[in-house]
Amino acid sequence: APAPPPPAPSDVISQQRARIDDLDRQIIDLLGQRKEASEAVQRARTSAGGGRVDPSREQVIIDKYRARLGDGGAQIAKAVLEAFRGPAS
Ligand SMILES: O=C(O)C(=O)C[C@]1(C(=O)O)C=C[C@@H](O)C=C1
Repeated sequence: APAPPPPAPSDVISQQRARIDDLDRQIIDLLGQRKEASEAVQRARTSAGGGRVDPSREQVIIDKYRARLGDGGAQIAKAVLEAFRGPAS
């Protein structure tokens, strides 16, 4: 049987954009949850006399993102960590 015709580019674009919108909604929700957890750890550590930042923990996280997503993943991890870090203390 002949191969079915490929989908029209305009259909690919609208379908994949709908998928991207759904994924972004989930990512934003997960980042909100991650922010809460990160702030709770930072509060606990600073209230116990520690600092805001734990460089060795950050490196483990950055390496995980890089293993799955390459250098772009490492950039994302660094951006997330910096964005959710509280003010320097
Ligand atoms: O795991 C910690 O110790 C945290 O404070 C959380 C977190 C993070 O957002 O993942 C934030 C700041 C630290 O530098 C390391 C990691």
